[in-house]
Amino acid sequence: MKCYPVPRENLVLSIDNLKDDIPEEYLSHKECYENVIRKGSVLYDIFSELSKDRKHKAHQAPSNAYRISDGIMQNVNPFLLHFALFVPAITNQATPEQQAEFLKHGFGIIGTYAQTELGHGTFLRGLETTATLDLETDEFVLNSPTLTSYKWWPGGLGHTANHCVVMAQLYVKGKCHGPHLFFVQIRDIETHEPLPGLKLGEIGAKMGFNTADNGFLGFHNFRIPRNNMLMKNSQVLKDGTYVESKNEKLTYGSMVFVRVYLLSDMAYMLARAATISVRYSAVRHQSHIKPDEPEVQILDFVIQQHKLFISIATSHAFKICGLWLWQTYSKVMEDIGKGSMDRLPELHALSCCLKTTSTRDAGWLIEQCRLACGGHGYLMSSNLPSLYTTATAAITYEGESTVLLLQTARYLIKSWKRAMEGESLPATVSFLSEYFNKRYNKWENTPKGIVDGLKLVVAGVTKMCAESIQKHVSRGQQYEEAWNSSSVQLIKASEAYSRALLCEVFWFEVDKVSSTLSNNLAVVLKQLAELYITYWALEKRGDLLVYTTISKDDLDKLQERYEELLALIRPNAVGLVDSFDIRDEILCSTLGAYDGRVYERMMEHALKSPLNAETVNQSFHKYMKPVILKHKI
Ligand SMILES: CCCCCCCCCCCCCCCCCCCCCCC/C=C/C(=O)SCCNC(=O)CCNC(=O)[C@H](O)C(C)(C)COP(=O)(O)OP(=O)(O)OC[C@H]1O[C@@H](n2cnc3c(N)ncnc32)[C@H](O)[C@@H]1OP(=O)(O)O
Ligand SMILES: Cc1cc2nc3c(=O)[nH]c(=O)nc-3n(C[C@H](O)[C@H](O)[C@H](O)COP(=O)(O)OP(=O)(O)OC[C@H]3O[C@@H](n4cnc5c(N)ncnc54)[C@H](O)[C@@H]3O)c2cc1C
Repeated sequence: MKCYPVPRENLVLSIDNLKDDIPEEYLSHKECYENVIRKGSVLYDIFSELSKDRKHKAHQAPSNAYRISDGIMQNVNPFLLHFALFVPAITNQATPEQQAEFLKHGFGIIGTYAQTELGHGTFLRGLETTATLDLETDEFVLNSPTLTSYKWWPGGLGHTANHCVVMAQLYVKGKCHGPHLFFVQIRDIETHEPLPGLKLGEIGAKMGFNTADNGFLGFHNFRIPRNNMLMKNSQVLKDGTYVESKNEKLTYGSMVFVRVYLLSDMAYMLARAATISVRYSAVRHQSHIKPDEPEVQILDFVIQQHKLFISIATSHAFKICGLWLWQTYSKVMEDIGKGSMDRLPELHALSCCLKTTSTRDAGWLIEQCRLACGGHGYLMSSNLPSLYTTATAAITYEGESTVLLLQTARYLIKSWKRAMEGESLPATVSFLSEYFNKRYNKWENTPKGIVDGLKLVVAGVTKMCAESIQKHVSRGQQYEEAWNSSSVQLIKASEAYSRALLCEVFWFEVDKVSSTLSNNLAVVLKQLAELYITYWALEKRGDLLVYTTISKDDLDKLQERYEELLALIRPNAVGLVDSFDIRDEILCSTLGAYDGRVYERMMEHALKSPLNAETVNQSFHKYMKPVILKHKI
């Protein structure tokens, strides 16, 4: 995949016209968009220049370059889909010749990824946009036959992108071959006007993501060359012959890429929320612990540590697991390039459950960070509300969480059946065979013991799901109905699997590298990993009591160890968030700035409110005064 250079933060942050005189929250919807395009265009120019002198390397973990834009935009960058999905879709799904053709203008075009429709987001086989081959003219004719077939949601589609990759049902000689991807120009490069036969616009204000320019797109007999179908995996020849893909799900590959990446993205979201809330908790003094002593830093309340330190640990867990998952992704992509698709189902299952858990956890943990800052966390200037609305969008986009967990459950049930038949399983699910062969020992109150216990929960719940499905089938339900009847437990199995994976990878990756770290760093990282695992053992104590030999006494000891870890981490808490190394200009928070001048920054920001430009707002004389005087007694 393409690699984009990471411009030095100093370079980007030194550009004056990237700074905002008026905070974004005081701009109108339209001004917000225009402002973010102004800043995004400067960034786009910088990336264009930097990319000219760089060789592109394959499968390198995506740079965090766009995170600088997070700070500059303080919201979502409408150019992001160009980098996150449009270019990766072309490099993953087009032939080398097509890539050279479609990307020949480099940064001269701006694209998005138009898959979701007004009527369908999850069920891709139900998408209604059609691409019908016209043999005579060697073209595809794109149509949106119904209102529900309009593309709806793609980022940058409303007013920013001039090209897109479109997912449409392929029709050749009257036969439908299912969803395929097409390279489509949608606006004139010079005038930016929508091309004839298209209806384009933005979908309106949202809970967040309000600078992402999510849009709608309708086709009316819109023609593109036959060669504009991305033909790496399947082809349509000039004579109308359709050549099938070796695996029709390769078409969905771009989604896997973003799902894999989101783990790292959520690590970064959480690092920001933790930085803001821990620093603020070190500055804020409120109430007493000992009645005869001064008010304490709220970070000295153990319950505040319980609320916040899990976010520090989780950010590291997602970062480390994100790198592990990226390595798996790169290896599987390499195998696919050599013609082997054996590990694609495993990668799909891993990316589905880990994307879901990381985005859900980021959501509730950022909210927990906000709440831990009291009223000031509720200010837009804290940046915690924006972090929350941006992070929680990821629970839905790139595959809604319920749907993706069911995909992982599908893989767990298949693996369970293979274990029952004595087949060998990939390492990520081999514990199912071990469970089946009853190789698990007595509970141990150690990180490894906890990981083994969490795996036992996965195996136990998966077994229960398999038995539930079998029970419904034996009562006369079709398999799909029995699956639906068992879906509450199937979701539980996937959630348990994802948690066990995160705990296992976090602990063992830290353990693996600890010998290469300075003693102090190794100690602190292990404390964070142990805190994470112990936190989740206590959260999942019910399941552990059902599926393992853990005792009440073991749980009491775990609770004691957990509280010890909070105390051990407390002295390093501020140092740990400082080590995320997020500059104030990118953190964008009055509560989390490095210098701790919280109250001065809050007041400076408040005075920027347009309402404070005058002491008496005109509405007093216009509306209030007449009423007050009329009813004055
Ligand atoms: C200004 C300049 C500066 C800018 C900055 C510069 C940047 C520089 C660098 C940047 C790098 C960027 C890196 C990335 C950044 C990421 C940040 C995030 C930003 C994102 C913003 C929002 C974007 C959002 C996009 C979208 O939402 S796209 C639309 C997403 N939609 C979905 O996910 C749809 C979900 N539905 C499905 O996946 C499927 O339909 C289904 C799986 C749910 C059901 O499908 P189906 O019914 O067909 O399948 P079955 O259930 O029957 O299963 C059949 C078998 O198919 C297998 N399967 C299914 N899916 C897949 C798959 N994806 N891969 C492999 N296999 C798959 C199943 O496993 C079944 O197999 P089996 O039969 O063997 O069991
Ligand atoms: C901020 C944001 C940005 C986006 N950007 C893009 C983009 O750039 N490009 C793009 O193409 N799309 C984009 N999307 C769309 C996104 O991919 C879809 O919203 C997502 O795939 C869910 O589809 P849907 O909204 O149609 O929900 P539906 O598929 O209608 O699902 C609604 C609910 O029904 C339930 N459900 C659905 N199917 C099942 C099932 N099989 N089993 C059990 N329950 C089920 C789930 O609870 C689900 O939440 C974006 C969305 C958001 C919010």
